[in-house]
Amino acid sequence: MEGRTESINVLMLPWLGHGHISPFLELAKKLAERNFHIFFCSTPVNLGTIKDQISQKYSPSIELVELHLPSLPDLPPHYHTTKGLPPHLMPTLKKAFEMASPGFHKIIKSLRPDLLIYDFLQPWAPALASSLNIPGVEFLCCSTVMTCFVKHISLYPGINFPFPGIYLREYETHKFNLLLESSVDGVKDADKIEECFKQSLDVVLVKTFREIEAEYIDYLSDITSKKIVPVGPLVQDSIYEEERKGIIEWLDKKERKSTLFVSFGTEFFLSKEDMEEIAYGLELSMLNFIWVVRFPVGEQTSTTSTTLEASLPEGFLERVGDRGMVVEGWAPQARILEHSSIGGFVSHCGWSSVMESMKNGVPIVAMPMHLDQPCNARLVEDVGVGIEVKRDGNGNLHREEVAMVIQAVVMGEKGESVRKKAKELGQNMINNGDQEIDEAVEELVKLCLNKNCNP
Ligand SMILES: C[C@@H]1O[C@H](OP(=O)(O)OP(=O)(O)OC[C@H]2O[C@@H](n3ccc(=O)[nH]c3=O)[C@H](O)[C@@H]2O)[C@H](O)[C@H](O)[C@H]1O
Repeated sequence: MEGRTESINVLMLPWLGHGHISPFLELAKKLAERNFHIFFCSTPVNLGTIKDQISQKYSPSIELVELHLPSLPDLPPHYHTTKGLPPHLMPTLKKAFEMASPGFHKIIKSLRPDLLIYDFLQPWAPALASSLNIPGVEFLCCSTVMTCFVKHISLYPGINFPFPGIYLREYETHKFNLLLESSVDGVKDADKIEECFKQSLDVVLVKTFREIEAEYIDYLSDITSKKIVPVGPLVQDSIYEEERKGIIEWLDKKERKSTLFVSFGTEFFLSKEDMEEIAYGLELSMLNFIWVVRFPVGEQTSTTSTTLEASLPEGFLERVGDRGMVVEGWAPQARILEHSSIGGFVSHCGWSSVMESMKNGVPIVAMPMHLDQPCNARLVEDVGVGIEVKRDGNGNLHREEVAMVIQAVVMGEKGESVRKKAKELGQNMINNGDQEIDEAVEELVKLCLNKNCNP
C-alpha cells in the first residue's frame, strides 16, 4: 500500500457527544495526513465547535457536512449535541438522531464515499451504506475494557469476567443495569450497540493502544468475529484560546506539580451532594486546584454570582482564596494538563480525559460517575497511573476520602509509584508516536481493496 496515489473518500458519522466528536476529528486528521479525504458529518451546532480546529493544514482534506435533525418540541437546534444538554432530554436527542436517517441517506447517496466510519449508536448508518455497497467500519471512542466487559456479560452471563482487576462495585451495578436497559421508542440502546458492532465489516477500530489494553483487544477479538484494531490514543493537540489565557496565567504562578485539575467531562453534571463533598475535600487537601463546574445549558449563570456560588459551600471561595480557581462551563483541558504546575487530575475517567492525562504523565484521582467510567477507573488503577476515590456502600462520596486520595496522588508516599508510572507511560506514548494508526490504515486500505473500493 506504500505510496498509494489516489485518496480514499471516507464519510464519518460520530454520535452527537463531544467525547465522540473530538476522537473522530482526531482520527480524521490522522487519516487526512495519510491521503484520505474525509467528509465529517454532524449537526451544525457540533460542527460549529470544531470548525476552528480544522486548520489550513487539514481544510482541503476534511470537509464538514451538515446533518439536520428534525425540530422536536423541547429540542431546539442548540440542543442538537450532548454538550450542555439537560440530562432529561437525552432520550429526545437520541430519537431526533434516529429521525435524521433519511437525511443521512441523501448525504451518503450523493457523496458515494469509499468507506463509512460510524459510531456505536446508529445501526441504520452501516445498513444504508451496505445497501449502496459501501463498506462500513465502526470506530469505538470508549475504552476497549468497557466494550469487552459488556460483550462478555452478554455472551457469558454468570461467568466471571476473566480479568479480576475489572469489576463493578455493588452501588455501580444498579446504574450499569439501567444503562443496559435504556431504550428509545422501545428499542434498547444495548441492542443498537450490538447491531452496530455486528455490522462493522471485518474490523472494529478502537481508540486505544496495546501498552494499556492489549489483553482486552485480544480477548474481544477472540470472543467476537471481528479484528479489533487500535488507532492509538488520538490525544488532541492543545490550542491557544485567547479568552482563556487568564487560566494559564494563573497556573504560571503556581509551583511545579503543585496544582490539581478537576473536571468531569462534557456531559455530566455533579449532584449537589457530590459537589459539596468534592469542595470540602479540595479545601481539606490544602492543595491548589482549578475546578471546572458545569450546569445544563439554560441553567448557566449570566454572572458567576448565582448558580455557581449557590452550588458551592457557603464561604468556600473566600476560604480557598487564590489557592483555588473555579471555572464555569469549559476550560482548555489539553493545555491545562500539559502545564508544568499540574500534579494531578481529579477526573470522571471519560476515555478521552484518561488518554490525555496519560499522555501528559499526569496521575489520576479517579472519580467515576457512570457509563464506561467505572471500568475506566478500574483500568487506571490496574495500569498503575491513578488511585480511585472510594465511595461508601451507598455510593456516597466523603470529603475525608477525597482529600486523602488527592494528597496521596499528588505528593504522598502511597502515590509515589503512581506518579512514576504515569511519567513513564506518558513518555512511552510520546516515543511510540503513530505506530497504531499506520497499522490501522493498512487494514482500512486492505478492506477497500477487497471490497473494490476505489483505493
Ligand atoms: C467517550 C465517552 O464520551 C463521554 O465523554 P465526556 O465528554 O464525558 O468525557 P471525555 O471522554 O473525557 O471527553 C471530554 C473531552 O472534552 C475536553 N474538555 C472537556 C471539558 C472541558 O472543560 N474542556 C475540554 O477541553 C477534554 O479535553 C476531552 O477531550 C462519556 O462521558 C464517556 O465516559 C466517555 O468515555
